[in-house]
Amino acid sequence: MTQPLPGRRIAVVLFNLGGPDDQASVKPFLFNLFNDPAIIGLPGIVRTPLAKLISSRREASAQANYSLMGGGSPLLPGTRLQAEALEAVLNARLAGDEVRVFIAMRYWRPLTDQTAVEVAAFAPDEVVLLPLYPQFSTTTTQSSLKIWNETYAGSGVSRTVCCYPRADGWVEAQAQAIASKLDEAGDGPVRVLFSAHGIPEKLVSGKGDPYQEQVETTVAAVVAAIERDRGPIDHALCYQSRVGPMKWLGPSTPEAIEQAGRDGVGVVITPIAFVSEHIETLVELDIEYGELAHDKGVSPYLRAPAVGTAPVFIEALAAATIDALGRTGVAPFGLGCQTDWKACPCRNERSAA
Ligand SMILES: C=CC1=C(C)c2cc3[nH]c(cc4nc(cc5[nH]c(cc1n2)c(C)c5CCC(=O)O)C(CCC(=O)O)=C4C)c(C)c3C=C
Ligand SMILES: [Fe+2]
Ligand SMILES: [Fe+2]
Repeated sequence: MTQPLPGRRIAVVLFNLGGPDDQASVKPFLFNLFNDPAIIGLPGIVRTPLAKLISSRREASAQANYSLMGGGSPLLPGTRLQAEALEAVLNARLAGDEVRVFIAMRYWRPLTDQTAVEVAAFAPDEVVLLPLYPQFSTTTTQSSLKIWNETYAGSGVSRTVCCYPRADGWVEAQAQAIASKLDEAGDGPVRVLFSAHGIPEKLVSGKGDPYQEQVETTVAAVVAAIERDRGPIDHALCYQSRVGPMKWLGPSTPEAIEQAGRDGVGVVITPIAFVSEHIETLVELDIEYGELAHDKGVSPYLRAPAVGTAPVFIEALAAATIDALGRTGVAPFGLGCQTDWKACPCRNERSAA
């Protein structure tokens, strides 16, 4: 009689930025962020003192913003809910295997090196690296994967999901969230503003960072999904959260809100590069830009929620994981993104369509 094959031990590692859990951790979190060469591309001898200076200078204003959300960032609790939902779906789909979903944050706890030790202790046969950034950027996905590769010393064949700018469930979750806000907005003229976290323009023009291109891919796919059901919509892409003196991608979200005021249209704004709620949605989009919209006479001003644990989005993450597990040998998809992401299939997806 043949024995049943023992199930695989599969570790899925979710990557995100991390956020301070209380007021005391705001400054060290900011220091970690500005000390990342992917964020400030200067040699350590200059970058580290600069990171100390910037984190000291930003501490009080950042603490005030985090105190509007109860003192710390809701990013980790939100990510835990996503991890639990994904683990349940994957264990149901991959019956016989044991799937554990871990969280690795880049700038605050649970930090990536700590998670790497926990994943190693799980002794996986397979490891799937799954960034919670739908669009690849050197500042986010590449930075997280670099630390992971430097610190993970455990078992298992590793595969990477580099990005999923137009994955079905991700696009569908966005389209559903926006459509329900458009219903709430009523019959007056309304513009959908897709607001993505900005990055310095130089990263795109100089380093060829694919983030802007992938954000545009997401926007085009979400617009197509909404228009399929409702007909043409007025929409624009803009970039929020500018930091520092450099030129960032534009137009900025405040500029786009002011333009909506001049054009006499209401706004449904949606975070198009975030998958969960945190300071950039709850404070920047809701409070700061909400006040700006009010001042500029933009009414209504409605914000679509981040996709969070929307079942279609969790399905998209599960599908990406299962797809990655099905790749054999050295997966060109993931490895391409870690070493030469310009050659990655995700970049060719759009031109192939
Ligand atoms: C798509 C995701 C993100 C990109 C791209 C990104 C680039 C980027 N960010 C900064 C500086 C800051 N980001 C901050 C918070 C923050 N950023 C992201 C995501 C992306 N960042 C998230 C999810 C968060 C929220 C974390 C949380 O607290 O929950 C902050 C801290 C807040 C503040 O002081 O404004 C800074 C600073 C740069 C410089 C950059 C690209 C170069
Ligand atoms: Fe950021
Ligand atoms: Fe890729």
